[in-house]
Amino acid sequence: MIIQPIFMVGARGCGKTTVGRALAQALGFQFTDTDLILLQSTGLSVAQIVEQEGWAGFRTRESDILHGVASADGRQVVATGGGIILSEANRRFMRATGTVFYLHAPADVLARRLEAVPEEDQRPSLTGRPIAEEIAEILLAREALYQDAAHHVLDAGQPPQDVVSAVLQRLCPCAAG
Ligand SMILES: Nc1ncnc2c1ncn2[C@@H]1O[C@H](COP(=O)(O)OP(=O)(O)O)[C@@H](O)[C@H]1O
Ligand SMILES: O=C(O)C1=C[C@@H](OP(=O)(O)O)[C@@H](O)[C@H](O)C1
Ligand SMILES: [Mg+2]
Repeated sequence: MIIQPIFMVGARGCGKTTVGRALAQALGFQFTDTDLILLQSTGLSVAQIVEQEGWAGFRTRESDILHGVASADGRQVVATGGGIILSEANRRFMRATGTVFYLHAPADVLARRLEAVPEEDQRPSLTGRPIAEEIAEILLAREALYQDAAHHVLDAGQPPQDVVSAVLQRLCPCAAG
C-alpha cells in the first residue's frame, strides 16, 4: 500500500500545528512543520527572515522546505504555514503527492485565538493592520486558494481532538466509531 503525506492548510490560527501534531501521534506518523524546520535550520524566526529577505524570501524558503520534507517519507503529517497556498506550484504539489486538509474557521474565531497568543516572532503582521481586521482580509483573499489546494475541508472551530477524529474519519470512513 502506498502511504502519502498528509498536508494541513489554512489561515493563521486554524490549528495546523496543534491538530497536525496530535494527528501524527494518533497515526504513529512523523510530525513536520514548515515554519519549525525553517526556525531549526536557520536559527531565525519568521520575523527575522522577513526583515532580512522580505516576504518573497520567506516564501521561497518555505516552498523549498515543503518540497524537501514531502519527498522524504510518506508516513508524515506536514503542518504548513498559512501562506503556502499562495504558490500555485505548492497547491498542485500537495494535491498530487498527498492528502490535503483545509482547516476552516471563521475570521472571528481565528482572531480570538491569535489575539490570545499572537506569537509575533513567528507571525509578523502581513498588512500592518490590527489582528482582527488583518485575518478577515487575508481569509477573504485566500479562501479560494485553500479550497483549491484541499481534498477535504473540515470545521476547525471544534476542539483539536474532534478535528483529529474528523480527519481520521475522512481518511478511513470504514473505521468510524
Ligand atoms: N481547534 C482548536 N480549538 C481551540 N484552540 C485552538 C484550536 N487549534 C488551535 N488552537 C489554538 O490556536 C492557536 C494557534 O494554533 P496553531 O496550531 O499554532 O495554528 P496554526 O498553525 O494554524 O497557525 C494556539 O494558541 C492553539 O492552542
Ligand atoms: O499566513 C501566513 O502568511 C503565515 C502564517 C504563519 O504560519 P501559521 O499559519 O502556522 O501561523 C507563518 O508561516 C508566517 O508568519 C506566514
Ligand atoms: Mg503553525
